Amino acid sequence: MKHLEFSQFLEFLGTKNVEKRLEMCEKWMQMGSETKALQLRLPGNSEIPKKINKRKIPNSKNQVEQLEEKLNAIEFTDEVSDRVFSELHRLKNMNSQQSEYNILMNWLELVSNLPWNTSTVDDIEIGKARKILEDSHESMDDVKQRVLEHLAVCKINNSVKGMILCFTGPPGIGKTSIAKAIAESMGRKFQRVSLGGIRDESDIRGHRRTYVAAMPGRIIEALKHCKSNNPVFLLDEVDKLYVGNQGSPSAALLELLDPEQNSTFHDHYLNIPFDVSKIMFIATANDIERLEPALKDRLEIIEMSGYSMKEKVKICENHLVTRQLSKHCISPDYVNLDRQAIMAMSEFLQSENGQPCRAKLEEYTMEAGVRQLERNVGAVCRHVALRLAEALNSDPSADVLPDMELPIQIRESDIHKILKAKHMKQVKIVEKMRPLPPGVCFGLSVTTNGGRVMPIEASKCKGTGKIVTTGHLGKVLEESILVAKGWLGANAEKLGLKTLEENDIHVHLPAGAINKDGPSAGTGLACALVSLAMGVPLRSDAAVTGEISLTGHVLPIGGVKEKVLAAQREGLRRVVLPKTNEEEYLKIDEDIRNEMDVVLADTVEDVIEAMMEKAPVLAKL
Ligand SMILES: Nc1ncnc2c1ncn2[C@@H]1O[C@H](COP(=O)(O)OP(=O)(O)OP(=O)(O)O)[C@@H](O)[C@H]1O
Repeated sequence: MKHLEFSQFLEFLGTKNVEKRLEMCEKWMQMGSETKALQLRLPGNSEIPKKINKRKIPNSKNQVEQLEEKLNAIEFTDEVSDRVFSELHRLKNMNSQQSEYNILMNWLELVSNLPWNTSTVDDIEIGKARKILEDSHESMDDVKQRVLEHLAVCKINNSVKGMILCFTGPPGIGKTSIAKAIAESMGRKFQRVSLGGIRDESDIRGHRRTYVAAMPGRIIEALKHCKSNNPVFLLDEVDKLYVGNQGSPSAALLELLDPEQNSTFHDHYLNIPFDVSKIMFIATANDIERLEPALKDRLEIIEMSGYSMKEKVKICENHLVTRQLSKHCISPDYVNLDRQAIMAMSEFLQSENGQPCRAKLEEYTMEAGVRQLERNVGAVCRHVALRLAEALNSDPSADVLPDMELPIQIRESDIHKILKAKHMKQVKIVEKMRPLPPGVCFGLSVTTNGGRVMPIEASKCKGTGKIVTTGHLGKVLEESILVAKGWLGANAEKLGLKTLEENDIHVHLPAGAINKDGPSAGTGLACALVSLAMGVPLRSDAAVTGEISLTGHVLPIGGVKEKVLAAQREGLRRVVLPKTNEEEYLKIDEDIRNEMDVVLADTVEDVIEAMMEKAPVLAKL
């Protein structure tokens, strides 16, 4: 008790009540142990601990008082209020040395920091919303129209209950940024929660307080930061939720998104209901097929597709350049990027550490969105900044730029020089494969990165009709090869074609490190085998997609727009699609439809006629 003052001893002796004496002792012992701990940390300075000690005790008292004040100011429901104030009472009667003290304190602090009654006032004005969407986003007219309809319903209804939009499409096409624009046009706060890679239910709902280092889930944590109980809440990458051995995060999301249940959302850590029904939820996903069916059922899916080169140039000129220039503090009067330069920029992608990286899917396909393009614009801005700074350095006293031709013109050749150091040019697979030998065909596929042109190669050698396949093919694709060969065998005589029965066939789909599957390569495989059997090459400016049946019917496929856009980006002119996909094809922008020569085919014979260099080739035609 060395740290006690003489007056404190006198106070102790003057207290007759034994309980009070014990309380005093307990308090002094606590002070003693804290001082000791500090002295150990600060050897040779006995003054400092005393000062810190003196300050610390009133502070910890204040903390509880402040907490109580904060909690009193919140309007809880009766049920919640009972729980919160009984816990507060428990805290007040607890010794601060008890391990539960801090746990309870943290819990009450979280409760006091949540926006129980704080919300923003909706200000939905359709004209203003349209302007915000138009100003911030180029193209995507159907998406903007759908968003405006959604806002109109919210305005009339005065509620957002049960309406959950889900934007799906390849990366970098503006899913997140359109959600931000929705928040702006509603006058609500915007909060994003990334769900990519979550495999534990507690990431959404939190851990029970009994666990060591328990924490609230991401939803409650985000609401604490947002400080409003009705934000626009972006659930990013809902297709990347996995089921781990700690429960299913998708199931937890279901409760969050269910309008019947979400007025009493239960976080395990919070353990008292929180009303999330005023929140406007928006989800994003790259691949809608990976969503759990129950979750998918709850969402209103809005498909967004990639951009054509023309759209990319427009987005770049009107948005990306301005944004990147202001980010790098460069006046727009100092730089001039021409159209050819922008087109050249969209062909570069960043390599790891400036070194050519291992073959990745993106290297074989131009990006569907504009994220890489924006990065490239950023790289050009940094180059311009360097040139401006160098010019200024040469004359430090100058407050205007010394003799320098402004604006700095950036042309296509400059882009190659600027981006060459850290970027690599994308491999245009179409250019690399030309001229096409017999047995090679351009197919089309869709990945989470958008559509891409997928070459199909077939070669033969003398043998007994064996088929070898390579290129990481899935079971469905392997079966499509058998169907195509079966159709060829059955129809060869009728169509005046040679069969491949006396040959072994090798079918390969390049980019061998990438898994490929699906039935839509059926028509492409049939074309490759016919071309191989006849020794006649297929058109090198055409690509084909469509499933085939053994009897030669062309069946519908998915991702029509993405596939047509991929063919257009790669510089192909003709695309052969199943006739049954006509409706989807007609939804593609007129600009693109006019630019492309699209053939709608009903049978395999139609497909071959459209894909062959020299028509007619089949006896029947
Ligand atoms: N149509 C457009 N007009 C203007 N800018 C656009 C457009 N589309 C995309 N962008 C810009 O491209 C960038 C990337 O967009 P965003 O982050 O919204 O992509 P995303 O679709 O959410 O991608 P991810 O799936 O990877 O999350 C943003 O800076 C965005 O503003």
